[in-house]
Amino acid sequence: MSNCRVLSIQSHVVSGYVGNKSVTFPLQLLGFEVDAINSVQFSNHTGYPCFKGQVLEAAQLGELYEGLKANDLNNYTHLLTGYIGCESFLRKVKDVILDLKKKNPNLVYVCDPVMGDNGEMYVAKELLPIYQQEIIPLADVITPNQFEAEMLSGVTIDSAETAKEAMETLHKMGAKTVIVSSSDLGEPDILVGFGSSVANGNTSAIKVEMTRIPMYFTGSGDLFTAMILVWLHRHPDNLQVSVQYYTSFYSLQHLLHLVC
Ligand SMILES: Nc1ncnc2c1ncn2[C@@H]1O[C@H](COP(=O)(O)OP(=O)(O)O)[C@@H](O)[C@H]1O
Ligand code: PXP
Repeated sequence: MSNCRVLSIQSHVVSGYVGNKSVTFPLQLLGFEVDAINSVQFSNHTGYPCFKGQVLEAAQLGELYEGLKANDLNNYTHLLTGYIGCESFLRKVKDVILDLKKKNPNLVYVCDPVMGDNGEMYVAKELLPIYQQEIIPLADVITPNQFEAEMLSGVTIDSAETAKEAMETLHKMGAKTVIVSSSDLGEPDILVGFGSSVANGNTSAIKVEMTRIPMYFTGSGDLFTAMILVWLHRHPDNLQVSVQYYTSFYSLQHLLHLVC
């Protein structure tokens, strides 16, 4: 058993598996203690024709965090954030990051800047500048998909060179490790993941090719980020093994399970 405790702040859905529903059990299976704060509570994910539910605001996050703090329960080794439903909540997440880092200077913050996919945003556009200016500068690891990496960096990713340029821009924003979970570089059967890490002034970069299943999956990015958290904890100096672990093992198992 590890002594790892994760605070996971992301969505809850009643039906299906995205956000906290998709990461809690896998993290627990891998020996991580998980405390979940739900940023929204929706009937289902936003890719359905409609969804109903509630979006938490800053005050509600503040209240939950104060409760943890008052009982000295805010002891975490990792913070994981994903889908956030509104601007005020995301600004409050910044206060939580700063407070958790004050309490544990070694806290690892893994941020999935969930905003959209395939050219479309599924959160309010006001979240973008907050990620760029306030959240990413505090992140140890970020895991945007291609669309999110392009929005955040302003660089269109259409080759390994432009992926590198986008990741360098995100490093300059403050993220120590950048992983582009998947990108479409024009090959119909292949998705390409990229990773880049800066430590002691040196940058190490990796590229992983994956066989594309001709379907669209929701929630795979959430699970991907949680597994990156685990594998970077187990292999802090080996980005390759961390990304490959998910792409070669988890992803296929998870996706085939969904398909079958
Ligand atoms: N169509 C697919 N075929 C194969 N693997 C996929 C597919 N969609 C997602 N994955 C796997 O899930 C991971 C995360 O998915 P991705 O689409 O990049 O994230 P997001 O859900 O945030 O857009 C990818 O790195 C890949 O391993
Ligand atoms: C409520 C909710 N949470 C999380 C996600 C993120 O899903 P993914 O892992 O595919 O980026 C979505 C995407 O529709 C969503 O609607």
